[in-house]
Amino acid sequence: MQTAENRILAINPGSTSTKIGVFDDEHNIFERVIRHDLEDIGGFEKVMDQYQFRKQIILDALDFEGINVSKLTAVCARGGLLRPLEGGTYRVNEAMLADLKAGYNGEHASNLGGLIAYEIASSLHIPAFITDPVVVDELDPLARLSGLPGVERKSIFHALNHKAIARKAAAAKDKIYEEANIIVVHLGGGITVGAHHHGRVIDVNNGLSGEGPYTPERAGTVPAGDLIELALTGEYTKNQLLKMLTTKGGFMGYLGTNDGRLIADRIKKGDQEARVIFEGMVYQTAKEVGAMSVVLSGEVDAIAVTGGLANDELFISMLKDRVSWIADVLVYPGENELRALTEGALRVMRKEEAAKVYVV
Ligand SMILES: Nc1ncnc2c1ncn2[C@@H]1O[C@H](COP(=O)(O)OP(=O)(O)O)[C@@H](O)[C@H]1O
Ligand SMILES: CCCC(=O)OP(=O)(O)O
Repeated sequence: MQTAENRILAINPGSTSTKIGVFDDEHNIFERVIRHDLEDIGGFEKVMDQYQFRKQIILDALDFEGINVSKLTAVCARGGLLRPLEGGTYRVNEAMLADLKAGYNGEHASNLGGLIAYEIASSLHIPAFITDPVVVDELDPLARLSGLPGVERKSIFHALNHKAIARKAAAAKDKIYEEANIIVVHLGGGITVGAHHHGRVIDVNNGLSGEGPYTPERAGTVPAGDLIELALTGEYTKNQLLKMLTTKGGFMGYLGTNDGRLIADRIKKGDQEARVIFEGMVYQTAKEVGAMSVVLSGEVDAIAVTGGLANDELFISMLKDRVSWIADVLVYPGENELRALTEGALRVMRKEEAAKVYVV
């Protein structure tokens, strides 16, 4: 058997999970999804406080599987809330580490990706990369306007998986990505709905704090005036308010769990409250799809639905009922992020492209 030139460790810290994979070149030799419930991570005040916990579960999983980390040639992670940048693979550098630690654009588990990748890679004297981080920014100028001078809309979304899935959906419609119009719906811990126009994500809801549908743990768009009233009661710190929007909204806020599988079980057992909240999430997601169809002037080749909740048949059938008049709905459950990360690292390791440099 031919030996691999590269062994890549791919790390994807999500809000409700940590996913890791090891690839010998393109061949996946190990993959694990570690799901986090409230007991695991609810006690951490800040996302950055989860650093040791998340790093250790990765190292333990590799150890348990008997993966020889000394054979790794690079580590690649889903990167975090950096400054807005163009897509591609970036080598983790000092400037990036500083912005990830500070949470330059906010707090999210993906901030841990570059940091953990860097620590593991440095101990092995190999490079650490991030690919297509959540701040890839291709917004059209019109999409940046919020309506309030001084407040600009931001591009914060599941860029890595959006791009991979949009390419697949375009191919399924016999088009190349750069010539297709695709609406991608990523149903993760956050939900992002993006308008992909000829290879660029020209509009997308900010998936972190305050735009779009509510999600397994995020509030999505909240009436602004009421939010100001709440913030000014003096009952909450800034950090508590941000946590409310990012981890205590949606399923978590209404039903006490961010686990879509538990809610699906409750619905099957006849829990009416769970059904209404679930349907509300579908309703808001469908509204966002409608908005993006207008962004694309109604010329939509396909609606591609992906992420963990895309495994849920009820969610998909309710969503199809509301949006399939716009375009065909193609479903890609889960996500392809570990492979996409690996491919990003391989392109650089093989010198097919140069690693981009993060500058501030
Ligand atoms: N098979 C499934 N059926 C229903 N819900 C699921 C399934 N798998 C994952 N989910 C739910 O989908 C949501 C997002 O999961 P995932 O995409 O893995 O999130 P993240 O990567 O953001 O941590 C979670 O609420 C999770 O419980
Ligand atoms: C911050 C945007 C990406 C996102 O929401 O990721 P998760 O679904 O993993 O939280």
